[in-house]
Order: sequence, then structure tokens, then C-alpha cells
Amino acid sequence: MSAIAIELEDLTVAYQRHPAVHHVTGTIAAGSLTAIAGPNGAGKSSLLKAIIGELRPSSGMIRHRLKSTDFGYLPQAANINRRFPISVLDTVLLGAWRQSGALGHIASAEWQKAHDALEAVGLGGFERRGIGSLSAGQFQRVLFARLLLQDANVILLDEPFTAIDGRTTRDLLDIVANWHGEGRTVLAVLHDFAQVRAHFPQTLLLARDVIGWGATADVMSEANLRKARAMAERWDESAGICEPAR
Ligand SMILES: Nc1ncnc2c1ncn2[C@@H]1O[C@H](COP(=O)(O)OP(=O)(O)OP(=O)(O)O)[C@@H](O)[C@H]1O
Repeated sequence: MSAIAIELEDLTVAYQRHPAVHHVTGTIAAGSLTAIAGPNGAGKSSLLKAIIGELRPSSGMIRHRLKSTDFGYLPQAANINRRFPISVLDTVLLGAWRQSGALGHIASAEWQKAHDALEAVGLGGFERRGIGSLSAGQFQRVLFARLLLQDANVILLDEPFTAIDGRTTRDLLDIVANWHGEGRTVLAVLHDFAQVRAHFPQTLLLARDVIGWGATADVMSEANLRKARAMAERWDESAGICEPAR
């Protein structure tokens, strides 16, 4: 049996008492590769934010023995401000702060690793470009290079391939597969069900409540997807915690 990396026990996450994630119980095995799927507003991003400690549970528990530096997190692209005047290389080097400290000295090994990471994502030569001048796909490659440098044990990706072309998606999926091969734990919020079925052995199907959690082929059944859609149609955005669905 695999070791557990993260355990969720009756986890509810709410905003101003409106639940986004409701009574979630389950485990994420160390070294597993899990997709989080579900309709818009299902609570997928909120769950990732709770796991990294950005949101506090309203009730229930998140148990793990990880330090904050063990987590690598890729937020949704829409939430990243690219107007900040910073170069591609410096953006990637932000992934090395665990080694260097927040204001610390960047060792030459880290510079080399940053260059190697940019080569690995197909952006060799882009080091001095400002991030504001990149296409969406190029910027997503930069963020993956930063994660490569960060070398985290648990990697959480929030819609990493949304609005990204097929070739870039394939390249980035290869990186995800390598992380999995290296024994890292990867959780990714995805909307493309074909991608989930093809590349992610485990799936958590969420519609605020857990619809299914386990082997992807079992969880992504037509019946479960119908149930998730039906739940989404019934959501009452003003419902309080644990009010029964109407
Ligand atoms: N900062 C916030 N303040 C208030 N409500 C929020 C906040 N962030 C999210 N919500 C609400 O929580 C619910 C879950 O949102 P969340 O972003 O986690 O869903 P999601 O499954 O990631 O959706 P999507 O697929 O559209 O990205 C939604 O009803 C959303 O409106």
C-alpha cells in the first residue's frame, strides 16, 4: 500500500460562510498523479488553495507532514499579474528561493539549473525577455521551468493547459509524467476529460461534494459526470454551510 501524502477529513472550505468545498474525505497517496475535475464553481481551485494553506478550512482537517517548501503551486494563469517588470530568468530563479532564502544569494549552480530548466521547456535564449512580452503558452512554459527549479515533492497545478496549444500541452504533459516517474505527488485541476483519461491514473471528481475519487476509469463514468452536472445546476450561491440542496 502506498504511503499517504495528504489526508482530507470531512473538509469544508467556505467564503463568507458559503461553502465552496463540502465535507471532502479522502487520501492522496505519495507519488500519485491525480486529476481534479468538475464543473465551473465546483471548488477545485479552492481545494488546492486549502491544501497549500492559502485558505483555512471552515471545518474538518487537512493532515500531512509536509513543510510549505515541499509544495510547488501553479495558480490559474488569469490570477497572475504579468505587468510586473521582471525577466524570464529572474522569474525562473524565484523557484530557487528555497535554496537561496527569500533575499539570498543565488549560487552559480542555481543559475545553471535555471538555464537548464528553460532549455527543458523549450525556451533556451529567452532568459532576458520580460515576462510581459511572452505569449500565454511561452509564459506557461516559464512557470513550469520555475517549478522544475523548485524541485518540490508535491506539485499542485491549477488549469495548467487552459488556452495552451497542443504542442505546448504535450511538452508540459511530458514534464508532468517525468515528475510522476520521479515519485513526486502531482494534483492537477483539468477541464479536458480526454486529457484526464489519457494521462491521469487517479481522479477526484468534485461538485463541491465528492462525486467520485479513485481510478480514473471508474470515476469518470457517464453516470458520475451527469451527477456532477446536475449538482452544478442546483447550486444555490447563497446557501449557508450544510444547508440541504433544494
Ligand atoms: N475569493 C472568493 N470569495 C467568494 N467566493 C469565492 C471566492 N473564490 C471562489 N469563490 C466561490 O467558491 C466557489 C468555488 O470556486 P472555485 O474557484 O474553487 O471553483 P472551480 O471549481 O475552481 O471553478 P472553475 O472551474 O470555474 O475555475 C464558487 O461559487 C466561487 O464563486
